[in-house]
Amino acid sequence: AVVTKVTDLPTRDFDFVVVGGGTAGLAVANRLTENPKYSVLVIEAGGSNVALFDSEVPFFNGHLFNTPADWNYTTAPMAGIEGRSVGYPQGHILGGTSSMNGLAYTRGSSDDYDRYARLTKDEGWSWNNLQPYFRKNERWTEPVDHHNTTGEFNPAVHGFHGINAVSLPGFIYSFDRRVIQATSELPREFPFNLDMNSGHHLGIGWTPFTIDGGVRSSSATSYLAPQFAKRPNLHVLINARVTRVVQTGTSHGIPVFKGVEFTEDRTPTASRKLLTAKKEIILSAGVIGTPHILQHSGIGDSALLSQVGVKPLVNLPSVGKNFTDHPFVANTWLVNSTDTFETALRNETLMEQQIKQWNESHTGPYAAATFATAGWLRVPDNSTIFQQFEDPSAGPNTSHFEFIIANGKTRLPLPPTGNFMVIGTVVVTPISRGTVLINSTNPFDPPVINPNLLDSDFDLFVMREAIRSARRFAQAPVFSDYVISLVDTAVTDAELDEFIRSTAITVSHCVGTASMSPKGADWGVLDPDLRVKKVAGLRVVDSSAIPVVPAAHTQAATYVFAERASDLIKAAWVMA
Ligand SMILES: Cc1cc2nc3c(=O)[nH]c(=O)nc-3n(C[C@H](O)[C@H](O)[C@H](O)COP(=O)(O)OP(=O)(O)OC[C@H]3O[C@@H](n4cnc5c(N)ncnc54)[C@H](O)[C@@H]3O)c2cc1C
Repeated sequence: AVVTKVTDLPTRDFDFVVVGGGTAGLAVANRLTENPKYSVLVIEAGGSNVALFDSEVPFFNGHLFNTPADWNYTTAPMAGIEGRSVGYPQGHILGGTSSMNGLAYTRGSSDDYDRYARLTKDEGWSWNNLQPYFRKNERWTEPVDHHNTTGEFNPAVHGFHGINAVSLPGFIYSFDRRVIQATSELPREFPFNLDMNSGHHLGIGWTPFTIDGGVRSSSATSYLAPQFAKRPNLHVLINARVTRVVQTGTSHGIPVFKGVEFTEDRTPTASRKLLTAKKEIILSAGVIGTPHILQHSGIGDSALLSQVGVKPLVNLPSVGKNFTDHPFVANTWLVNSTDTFETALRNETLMEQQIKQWNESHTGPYAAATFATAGWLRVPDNSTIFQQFEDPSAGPNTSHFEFIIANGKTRLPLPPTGNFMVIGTVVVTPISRGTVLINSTNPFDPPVINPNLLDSDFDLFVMREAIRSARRFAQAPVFSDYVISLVDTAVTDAELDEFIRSTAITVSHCVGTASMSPKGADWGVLDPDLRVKKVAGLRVVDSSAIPVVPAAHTQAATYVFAERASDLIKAAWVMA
């Protein structure tokens, strides 16, 4: 059951305590409690997702930013984007970021996962070996408009019996059909891809989304659906914030961390409570929360922790490093259609009608996310940049950049007039790396978050080429009677660099702050079975464990990591 006070928990004895009821945390809690002998407590800082309109309505996915459902982080100033700080949303709600993200469900390329296997020396992380876990996560579902999806995906590569609903867009604009037509007009540079989740993601095609009958499918609505939440061995405490994990002993000379310190009161002076897990603590607090908790617990770069005033207990210099994210630039064209997002967003009466439609039947424009098609593309192999940088993509079938192709603007405030087409260009194999580091002894202070976007000239080069590629795409014949003009004026390298650096933001596909590495490696934070190195009783299962960002939006990879992690944990305790 989900409870809001620790006094409402029927017991204090749990085999596993999961810190963070987010994307990965609820998946692990679900899978572990499939075994009625294991009891699990999830501790989540945020509140309930239930009946939260802005979480449920797919089109309103940005509406939870800067609300109590968001941690409301801001980044440090980043040199690569002219010293700007940008907002850094992260879910502070049951379901975590899956309760407020953009809902796109993209796996990345098979190369991405094969690289995880190579990098960790654990074949279990390879694309082929993870296939059962992709299928355990995914429950492929009809879109809510019941349109004929033949030719829009390949059923052979999907899971139909998993837990988390995934569907093609349930509301399609004529613009989206133009995008697909452009792929047949310019097939050399922009081939149609029947299914971007097949492992071969290059090309342009329909994007799947975590939407179930016109309503968001999050880890909270799926892995914590009522039939699971009522399991007598699954307990979820919300509105409780974990401040540290605590050493409870030593085993064979190794510190054991099975204690978890938390508070139900958000004031810094609040009294702290302590619980001890019988088997393991699983940190699933996300790419910011996990390194934040580890460092406050004395697990991190000892020199840095001493400087800050936190007593170092375990020296793991990689904690909070290797922070990797995808930079995003919006490219805008004025179009001669009124059938774009701006029309309803500027017209209260129309918007009310569309909301009414969604309320009554979960159909209409708000039943779909804010884009329907995407592209995954590479810069040419003979690009001069490869004389300076080794190709950071996971392999020749992996994109360097993405197009997020949208039927207009959704970010408010809108310009007063005009209808638009927007292609978001995203560098999906960035070389830049940032950090998430604490700078105070108070666990209520946010860490210093620096994704270090566009630090590397490689990333800047790819972004320039992505923008030029998007402009070539917009010249497909199908857009000739549609596009009026390109709004952005930058042309030369220098002008584009200025445009990029002054407008780039994050698309929040961040990973890597508690990265896996091979067993025995002198870098990384986790062994390939996701146990924290140099300690016992503690694992990390969330996006922070992913060592290299996939060329994809990151929720599918996060779910798949959680699915496999659950089996690894079960196997460890069956053997024990
Ligand atoms: C705005 C935005 C849009 C995105 N859009 C997409 C998209 O369209 N498609 C996609 O694939 N990916 C998208 N992503 C990325 C994707 O959602 C994340 O990669 C994924 O959800 C991360 O899962 P996680 O389990 O690592 O962390 P989370 O889901 O964030 O879970 C962490 C949980 O831990 C809790 N927590 C943290 N600290 C503590 C603490 N001290 N005590 C207790 N609880 C704590 C948090 O409140 C949260 O519930 C988006 C991300 C953002 C921010």
